[in-house]
Amino acid sequence: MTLLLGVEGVTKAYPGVVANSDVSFQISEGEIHALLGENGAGKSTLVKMIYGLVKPDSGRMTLRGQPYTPAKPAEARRQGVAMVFQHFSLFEALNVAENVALGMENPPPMKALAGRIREVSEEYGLPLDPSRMVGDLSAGERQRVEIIRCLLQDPKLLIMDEPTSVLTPQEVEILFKTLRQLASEGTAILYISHKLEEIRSLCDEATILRRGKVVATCTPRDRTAREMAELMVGTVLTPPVRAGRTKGDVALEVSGLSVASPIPFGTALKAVSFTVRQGEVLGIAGVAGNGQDELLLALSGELRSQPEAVKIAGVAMGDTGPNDRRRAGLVAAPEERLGHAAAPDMSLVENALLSGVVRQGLTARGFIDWAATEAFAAGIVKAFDVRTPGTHVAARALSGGNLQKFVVGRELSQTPSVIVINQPTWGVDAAAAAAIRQAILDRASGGAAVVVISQDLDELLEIADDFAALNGGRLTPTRPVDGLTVDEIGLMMGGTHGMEVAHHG
Ligand SMILES: Nc1ncnc2c1ncn2[C@@H]1O[C@H](COP(=O)(O)OP(=O)(O)OP(=O)(O)O)[C@@H](O)[C@H]1O
Repeated sequence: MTLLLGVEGVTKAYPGVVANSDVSFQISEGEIHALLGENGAGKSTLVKMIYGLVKPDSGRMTLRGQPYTPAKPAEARRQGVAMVFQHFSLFEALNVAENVALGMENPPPMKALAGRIREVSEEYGLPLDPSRMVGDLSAGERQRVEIIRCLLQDPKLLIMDEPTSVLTPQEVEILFKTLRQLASEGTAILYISHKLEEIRSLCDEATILRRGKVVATCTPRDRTAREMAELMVGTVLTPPVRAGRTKGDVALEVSGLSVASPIPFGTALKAVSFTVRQGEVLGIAGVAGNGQDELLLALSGELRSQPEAVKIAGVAMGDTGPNDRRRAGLVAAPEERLGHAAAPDMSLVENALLSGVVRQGLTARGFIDWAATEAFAAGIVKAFDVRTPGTHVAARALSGGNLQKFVVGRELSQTPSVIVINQPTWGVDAAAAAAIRQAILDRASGGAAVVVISQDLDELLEIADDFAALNGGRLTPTRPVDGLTVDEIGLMMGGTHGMEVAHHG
């Protein structure tokens, strides 16, 4: 195969950490290449250099044998390098074609563009109506907008950063078909993911990073997921264990919870009802945008409801705010780490204070007890293996997965009686995900009632006792996890979201 991209001895340092150290690897045309590594291993930094967002300190890159030094993403795109990010940069109040036009240097007239979008979406089995408002689209459909925007530039290298975290199992299959088709036409794909089984089924080669260095390369098909995870962390892994648990009294009771969404294009909750006992883990699945964020807000107290709609240990608290609920024993970790769960420019110590102040006794006589706060933050960093130069570092300087470990650790460290957590291991590597799941199970064994909202079905099947799915703001009846199949769950989540027609012929 013809060599497309060569990366030779690339190094990039940030204050206190070498994010990439003498990294070399190659991708050929038509190759699907995985980039693997623990949280903070340097994967995002590496692809940001390839996409022109970050400049290497040293080393060199070549594209089709020529020196390649993109100073900005527009230059990378001009040379055939495209990227689909974890977070979509779309305008909800504009339609699909208008959004695509915004990302183009010289967009054609709207009508011609809509026609091109239709062609590309049919050719690659990614159904998408150019005239629909982005605000009305599911997460999977929004991702298709981004992918089609890239495909219209006829990329030679397509970079994808954890693309499947927002998709149902059925949508993942469809995406993989599209990626395989692109590869068969000669497009190279650089694929970042923590989902190792998916990597085994999709990728031809893998480069594994650990603490900024290339530590191994492998052919994913020839390895087990566990072998790859062990190459990433350099040690042997143990899967989480469910200790026997006794269920106690009802700790959280939600009945007929209906609230309008405070989020633009959000989803109102419609008569949501469930109960969780002490020692019990309820898993709530759903494709993003079906009321998960609203449910978390309504349980945390950021969104108020009728008093009787949310009862904590039998006390009606639907009309109370977050601090009252924290005092009553409920902690909550929202999905969005930067901005919602953590203040980006504040240090980890300050961020520990934000949510720990009520339950951890971090004030004395009206003053902040900084020594206690620092000790609390340092304890979280240690217990949850948060990789950071120190607790003085700003939240935004942590890699995505490490910030996630910090945010989850901060909530679980407050001896809660009710835990509500949205996407607990989002973007977290396999070893750290296992540690977070174990910590959740341990809290449940200790008598906490847990609600885990997640799009990762394997995760829910691993830790939840009971299962329900959110669909358009309604919650399905709760079912015991034992005996449920992934297909049944997919249907509870709303199946394929109109994707049945994809890839016919
Ligand atoms: N803008 C920045 N300022 C300071 N440090 C940074 C910055 N960006 C990344 N880092 C540090 O560089 C290292 C590599 O981070 P990077 O985001 O590349 O990791 P990653 O492998 O993509 O991790 P994850 O799987 O968690 O997304 C981390 O230690 C991170 O804290």
